[in-house]
Amino acid sequence: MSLLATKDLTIRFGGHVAVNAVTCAFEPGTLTAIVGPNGAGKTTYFNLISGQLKASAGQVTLDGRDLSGLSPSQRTRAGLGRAFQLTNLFPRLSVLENVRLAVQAARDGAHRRGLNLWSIWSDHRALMQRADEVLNEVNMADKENELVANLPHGDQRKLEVALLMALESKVFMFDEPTAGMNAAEAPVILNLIRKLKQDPTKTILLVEHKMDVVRELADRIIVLHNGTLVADGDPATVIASPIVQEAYLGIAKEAA
Ligand SMILES: Nc1ncnc2c1ncn2[C@@H]1O[C@H](COP(=O)(O)OP(=O)(O)OP(=O)(O)O)[C@@H](O)[C@H]1O
Repeated sequence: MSLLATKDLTIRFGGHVAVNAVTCAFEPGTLTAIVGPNGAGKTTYFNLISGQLKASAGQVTLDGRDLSGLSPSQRTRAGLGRAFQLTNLFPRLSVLENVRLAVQAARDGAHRRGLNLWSIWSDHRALMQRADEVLNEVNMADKENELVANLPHGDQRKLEVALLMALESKVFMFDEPTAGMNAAEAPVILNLIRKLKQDPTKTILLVEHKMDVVRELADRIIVLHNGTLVADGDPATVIASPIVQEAYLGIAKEAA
């Protein structure tokens, strides 16, 4: 079971402390929503976890392993999957080829067993089988031969999640997953997150402003304010807590 944790995670930009000694652990089988007003540090916290930003102090660990010195791609390989970075897709390859490459990356070790033709053939079959499985899971099997560059925006985002699944990510991070999506695309991504949530081995983090989405999906909410963790608990309790009601009038109004 993989446990993602941050310990005293901090980043300063000049004199401004954007994330301030955040200590928190995220359990598999749990979707945690991270909420807070604009500028609270939510995206910066994500960037520190995924490695896009280097912490001024503190640690990020996965299963006890300190990831702090690793680059974003090394963290991806360690199991941290951040969706919608737009860097994961190969636009000139087909949907199936993209997924197959991700499955292959996840199973790298198995492909280095030497020049045994049978093992190469059976590995190839297993790869293709797993790629088909992933495409079925995200309902994209009918698009497997399409060039990624030609896919509509919503499908490209869906494919990014498929790649994280193919990479066997342990942690899925979504930063406002439906932002910029049209009315038809948003439910498709939310359905995918609902589906991921059913897997008890996956840890899901969601930064989301839309409180209806948070209320429906979150098992737990943490609240950041000025970079500090100010509330943490089950959604009903956190939404009703005085700190959220008082400090986040916008949230409190919507939640009412
Ligand atoms: N690279 C940077 N350099 C300087 N300041 C930064 C940088 N990145 C973020 N900040 C500052 O850190 C603070 C937190 O920003 P962040 O984007 O993490 O907030 P947020 O909670 O995600 O906000 P929003 O809900 O508006 O997306 C803000 O004051 C922001 O201006």
